[in-house]
Amino acid sequence: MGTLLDQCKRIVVKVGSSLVTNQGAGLDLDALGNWARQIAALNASGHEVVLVSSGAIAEGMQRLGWNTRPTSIHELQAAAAVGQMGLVQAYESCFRQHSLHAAQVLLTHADLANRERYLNARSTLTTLLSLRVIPIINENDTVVTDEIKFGDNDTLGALVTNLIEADALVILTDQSGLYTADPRKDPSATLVSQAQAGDATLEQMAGGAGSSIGRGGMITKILAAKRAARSGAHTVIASGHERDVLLRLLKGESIGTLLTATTPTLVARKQWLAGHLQVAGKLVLDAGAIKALRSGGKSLLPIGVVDVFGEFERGAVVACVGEDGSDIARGLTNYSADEARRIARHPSQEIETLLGYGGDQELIHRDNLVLL
Ligand SMILES: Nc1ncnc2c1ncn2[C@@H]1O[C@H](COP(=O)(O)OP(=O)(O)O)[C@@H](O)[C@H]1O
Ligand SMILES: N[C@@H](CCC(=O)OP(=O)(O)O)C(=O)O
Repeated sequence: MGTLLDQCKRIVVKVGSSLVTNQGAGLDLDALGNWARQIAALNASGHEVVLVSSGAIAEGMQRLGWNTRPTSIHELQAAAAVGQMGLVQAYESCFRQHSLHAAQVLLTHADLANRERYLNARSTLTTLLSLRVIPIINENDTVVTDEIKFGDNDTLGALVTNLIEADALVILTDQSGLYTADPRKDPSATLVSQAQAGDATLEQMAGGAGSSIGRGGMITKILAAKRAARSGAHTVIASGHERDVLLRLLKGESIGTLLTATTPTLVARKQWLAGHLQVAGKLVLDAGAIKALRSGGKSLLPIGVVDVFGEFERGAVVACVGEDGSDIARGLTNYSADEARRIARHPSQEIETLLGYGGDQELIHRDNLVLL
């Protein structure tokens, strides 16, 4: 039996900093060449592959002669800008050997959080794929600060998986997969070969980054698998040094850790809503509204909203929470924060009188709402 990956056509491959830069010693051109060869072969057999590559900061530090990772955000951004040059030059020449074009795509959190930019990023990537070009994605480190960062490329890889509705996310790292504990610290740890994405026990096994080169460690990979599963994608965590790892995985061989998605695929807009890291505001729902959303598949009406937090405009993504603060849903609001405050707790028939103009009956329509 295959591992489910033999059914996958569109995949996102994420490679970590320590792999790309030989544990920080400089770009590992052999490794890059190996992945490019495999991706080219997959491309030739009709697969669509997007590469999310880390390594800009590690490579930039190496080029600038810095032995220790700077703590200042501006120095990190400077290192990323220097290192990104090296990364894309290397990928460009590796893919050219297989007569393929590569494209650099730098994304920020804001690009995926804004509905219009999200749709633009999505169409650019799908257009590149239809042209058989290999998109190489990294976070746009130059323009991001801590509050608006993805922070790690595992998360970025998962969001890109949701964005383009990929069938699988393959995270290549410096370990053979997820172990029952960090193998750098616990030599008795054993490899987990398969589990369900989102299984909470996995989060206890996963630790932070094992070296000073990588950022997220295993925990961000486990959370990335959970996020990727929301759009129905399976995740594999495997070693980037394993011979022909991508080719073998897509033939159905079991390598590393397979984290399977069980949730049915959500429609694209709903994925976008669920994948939002930052929301523009918050609506507090009463118990009746929560029940209507959860068991009735209903829209959110103003009568069920008891409180409104934040400042937002019509069309913004807002969080819907219970009175105890629990996450219920996310959705695109039909009313601004000011309007929502005025119509909250009121029946929809009163909207026109309260606002002086008529509008949608629902505060959030069920088509624009995703339960968490
Ligand atoms: N349960 C675990 N299984 C495997 N690796 C783990 C685990 N917990 C923590 N780690 C650490 O996570 C590291 C990989 O994460 P990271 O350094 O961020 O890599 P990358 O640059 O590939 O994203 C491993 O080298 C390992 O030390
Ligand atoms: N944008 C950063 C990404 C850092 C990062 O997430 O690293 P990793 O944990 O190795 O995937 C860079 O290219 O250095």
